[in-house]
Amino acid sequence: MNESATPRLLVTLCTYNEKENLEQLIPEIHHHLPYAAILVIDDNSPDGTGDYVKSLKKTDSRIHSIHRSGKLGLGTATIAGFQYAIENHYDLVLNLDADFSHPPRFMPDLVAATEQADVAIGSRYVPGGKIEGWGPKRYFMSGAINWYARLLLRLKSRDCSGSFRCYRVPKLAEIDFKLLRAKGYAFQEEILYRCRRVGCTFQEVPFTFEERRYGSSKINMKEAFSALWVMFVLGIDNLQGKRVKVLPAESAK
Ligand SMILES: Nc1nc2c(ncn2[C@@H]2O[C@H](COP(=O)(O)OP(=O)(O)O[C@H]3O[C@H](CO)[C@@H](O)[C@H](O)[C@@H]3O)[C@@H](O)[C@H]2O)c(=O)[nH]1
Repeated sequence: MNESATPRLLVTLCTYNEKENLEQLIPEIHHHLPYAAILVIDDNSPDGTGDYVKSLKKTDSRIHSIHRSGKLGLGTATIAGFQYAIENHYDLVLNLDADFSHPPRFMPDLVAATEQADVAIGSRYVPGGKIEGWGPKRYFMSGAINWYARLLLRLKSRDCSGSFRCYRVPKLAEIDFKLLRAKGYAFQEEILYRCRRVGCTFQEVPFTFEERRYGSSKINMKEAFSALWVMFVLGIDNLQGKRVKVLPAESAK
């Protein structure tokens, strides 16, 4: 990345039924990062999110979109965004949920952190980070998933399961995406694991996670169990030291 110039930044939003959120979210992203391009990866949302984005593109040259045929999973949608960033030579790609759980006001902090590290992780679990609007069950589930991911994949980050992150694109380009096993929600943990394997450095940046404004979460029991299984298989891979030698750099804190 050219350190002195403004980086070429792509903000990615994976969407499935997020039209109501996008109507407010896109102007907020423009407000906080006016120089960033925005890529929406929509999976033929029944609520018309895809058509809404197509209409925005007619008058806003900063907006781009990928329209897939049906709900193909959060992991593969995020990879489609990464591939777009690589093919179009962006310096940074910043992903956030399209429902305001990752408030756009924290995006500049993530971008700034990539001056010190290859991956800036929006974190609910470092000092200064917090969660608003969760009951005890969701706290427990998130804590358990993070404990499980850290144990099996030997990840050092406190927050391994959120998708609010900014990556240096040239480092992402070193990852062989064909190796990825997670199609859905375990993607967040697996991509950290793959980043570590190509020698990425990491920095956690505190933010306040807020409950989504409109609509509902798309996770279900099948997706949750599939995520646990994928991490278990990756943990076995890790133990066996398969595929690529693990490089030592884990944290640039
Ligand atoms: N294109 C596409 N987008 C999807 C899909 N599934 C979910 N999304 C989008 O991905 C974002 C997150 O999905 P949610 O369903 O709202 O996630 P959540 O349950 O609130 O999960 C949160 O925690 C997870 C684990 O901690 C995180 O992985 C996730 O990013 C989010 O922070 C939303 O913008 C949603 O529209 C899909 O199959 N395809």
